[in-house]
Order: sequence, then structure tokens, then C-alpha cells
Amino acid sequence: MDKLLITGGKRLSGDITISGAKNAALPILCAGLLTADTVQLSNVPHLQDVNTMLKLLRQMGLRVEQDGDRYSLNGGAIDKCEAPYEMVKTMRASILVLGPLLARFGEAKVSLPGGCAIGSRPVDQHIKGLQAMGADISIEAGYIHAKARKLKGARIVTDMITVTGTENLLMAATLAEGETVLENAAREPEVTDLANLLVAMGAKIDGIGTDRLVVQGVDKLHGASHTVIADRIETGTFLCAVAAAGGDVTLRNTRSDILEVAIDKLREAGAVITTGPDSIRVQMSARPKAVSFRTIEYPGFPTDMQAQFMALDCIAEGSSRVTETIFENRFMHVQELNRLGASIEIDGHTAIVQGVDKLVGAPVMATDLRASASLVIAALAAQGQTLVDRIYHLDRGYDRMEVKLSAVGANIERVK
Ligand SMILES: CC(=O)N[C@H]1[C@@H](OP(=O)(O)OP(=O)(O)OC[C@H]2O[C@@H](n3ccc(=O)[nH]c3=O)[C@H](O)[C@@H]2O)O[C@H](CO)[C@@H](O)[C@@H]1O
Ligand SMILES: C=C(OP(=O)(O)O)C(=O)O
Repeated sequence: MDKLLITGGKRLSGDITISGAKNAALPILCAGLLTADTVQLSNVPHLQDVNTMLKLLRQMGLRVEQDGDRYSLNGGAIDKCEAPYEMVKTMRASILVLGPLLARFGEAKVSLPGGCAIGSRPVDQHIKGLQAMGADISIEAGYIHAKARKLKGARIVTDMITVTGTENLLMAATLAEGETVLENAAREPEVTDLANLLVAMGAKIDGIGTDRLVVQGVDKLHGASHTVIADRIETGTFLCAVAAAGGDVTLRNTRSDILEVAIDKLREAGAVITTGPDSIRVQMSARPKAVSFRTIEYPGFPTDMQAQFMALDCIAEGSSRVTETIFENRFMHVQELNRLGASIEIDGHTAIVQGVDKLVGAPVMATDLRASASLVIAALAAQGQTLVDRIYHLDRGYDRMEVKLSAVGANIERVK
């Protein structure tokens, strides 16, 4: 099993190119199921989750051609509407095939995703929404069995804001009969990116970027070309890495307008941040100042950046309060950060971080994707060597992180 060996204490300097967003690429790949025509994608990140999604889609009959970060998908020969447990268990986003399959083929059998390290993460809202659109859904032996001769437009108010729930229902609604209104829709930029592709494919969607999406169903969708948006979480992760280790790094092929809250927090922590049309430069020369925050849906502070900012707070001057409101159990990194010498206590959904003068390297274990990223950040700032185990979590969502970090001077290598 691969591990990362990191020797901390190096300042980072140079350029890093940001990849396409995992959380946009995954639903966008599923949108390839909605048409018999060809969908051309570029800026698709090289990630384990993308490989898993492509494997899942290929076994359904989707034809996929790849040339670097460009993919061509053709859904003209899909003959299997099933997502087996073996694939869904390694990637929850597999649930995103449910809406498109049901809308285009009238049936789908998708394994229930089950719980994961950050919480139970049910998919009841996806099911409730599809039922409102007339689907007949039963759950047997761990599988969602869904059928609908033709989905019908409906007004759907989800109990909470759900990102993949909004994406699933949005894709389903594009081919439903009549009008669907999605109230309380997620406004994450990745939802908007998917909606923009769907419109390019012939979907009729109003309210893109707002919490009320209105979709007029069409009989069929056609091919289109689309460039996946930049990964704002990868961007934020590298910004935190520089803020923690010190240095001067310019992130390229990215956007600052979809990461405003995190950028403001980094400025509050003492980083000097200069934004350009598709770049962000971060300079850090002093010890960071502690920053408190509360995770919330977009445009608020992203839960997917919580662990990385906590790593920064560990070595900051002062104390901070970090409150997680999206997931019930997203503090798995706390114990591992404490193993590096951090001083963090958990009180319910809040972590109280007392900044320490220094962290000291140690063997640690990654427990989920962003927890892994927080351990890398802490290790870059720590004295001595840290060995991060179980980095398959990291490979799910970061495109060659160790290569990008070594290129700006980090002492980091992948070891077996
Ligand atoms: C592939 C992808 O895009 N993943 C992102 C997506 O996950 P994902 O779409 O799974 O997260 P949701 O937005 O659905 O989850 C938000 C909250 O709603 C709850 N919930 C959700 C659906 C449902 O049917 N029932 C229910 O109770 C969840 O357990 C969670 O507590 O959004 C999360 C929140 O920004 C991010 O952390 C993930 O990186
Ligand atoms: C939680 C995440 O992803 P997923 O929903 O794919 O588990 C994430 O990207 O931080």
C-alpha cells in the first residue's frame, strides 16, 4: 500500500497547475448516460474516483476514449442499467448514475452507498425526489430498484441542501415530461458546471447558480463539448499548504471567485493573496494567525476545506474554534494531528484548536480524503519526518499531489 514520506520545514516556491474539479467531473461523466450522442470533455482530472466512475460507466456500455485530460463519451450502446456494490462501495458518487439511467432508460438498479468515515450519508432525498417524479422505487438486498415508464415533472423541496441530490434530480428532470422545480437546490459551483453542460446538451434550465432550479423536460439531449471547472478544493488545499509551510507560490488554471470565503480566511491568517483572472498567488512569511470558522453550504465555508484549515490552525498563533455543520463525523483527522503534537479538543460539532509553536513528524494514518490532505499540510510544516499511511484516500481526489508539491520544493515522496 502506498504511503507518503514527508520531511517538513521546506518553504514552497514556484508554480502549481490546478486540475479540473473532482466534484464536477463525476456528475459530468454521468451526464454522458443521458444521450446517444458524443459528449466531449476536457480538463478532466487524473484521479482514482474518475477511473472508478469510468469503469462503472464502461460496464454499462458507455464508450469512452481518452487523450490526456480530454475524454469522449458515447452513450449509444448502453445495455446495462446497474451499479454493483463492488464499485459503489469505493465511491459514493456512483449514486449519480441513478437519475440519468432512470430518465433515459426507465429503470436502474444501484447499490445503496452505505456509511463512510465522515458520517452515515443517506440518499433518501435522491429517492424522495425521484418518487415525486413518479418513479416506483423499492430497496431490496442493499439495492435501489427504480422504474418509471416516463418521469413526470414535479416540485421538489429537499429536506436539506444536498449537492449530489440536486445533481441527480437535475439530470433526471432534463428528460422528464413537463416542468420540474427543485427548491432548496445546492448552489455549489460544481452543480452550476453540470447545469451548464446540460444546457449545452439541449436541456432547458432556469435559475442556474440559485437555490431554485426550474427545468422544462425535453424528449432527448444531444452531444456537446465542455471544459470541467477548476478544482476549488485542490486550489484551497495548496493555498493552505503554502500558508502553513511558508513561501511564495502561484496557482494557475484556477479561479478565485469560487473560493472567496477560504481566501478571506487565509488573509485573516496573514497570507498575502493576489488574484488574477485564472491564477492565485499566495505569499506567507510569518507564523499564521489562528482563524475560526463554521462550515456551511456554498457560498459559505466549504466542509471539504475544514480539515486543511484545521492543520493550519494547529501551528497558528492563538486559538480557534472550528465548527462542522454538514457532516456528523468529520473530525477523524483530529486524533492524527494530535499525534504530530497539535493541541485539539472536540466538543460536540466544534473542535477547539490551541496553536502550538511546532509540530513534530510521526507516522500517521489517513482516514478520508480531506483528512489525508490535512496530514500532508501538517507534515510540510512539521519538524522531521512524517509517514502518511493509507493514501489511497488522497488518490481518490488529488491529481498527483506529491508531484505538484515536490515541484515547488517540498520534500515529499511516494513510498511502497
Ligand atoms: C461527489 C461530491 O460532489 N461530493 C461532495 C458532495 O457530497 P454529497 O452530495 O454526498 O453531500 P450532500 O450535499 O448530499 O450532503 C449534505 C448533508 O445532507 C445529508 N443528506 C444528503 C442527501 C440525502 O439524501 N440525505 C441526507 O441526509 C448528508 O448526510 C450530509 O449531512 O457535497 C458535500 C457537501 O458539500 C461535499 O463534502 C462532497 O465533497
Ligand atoms: C467528501 C468528499 O467526496 P465524496 O463525496 O466523493 O466522498 C470530498 O471531496 O471531500
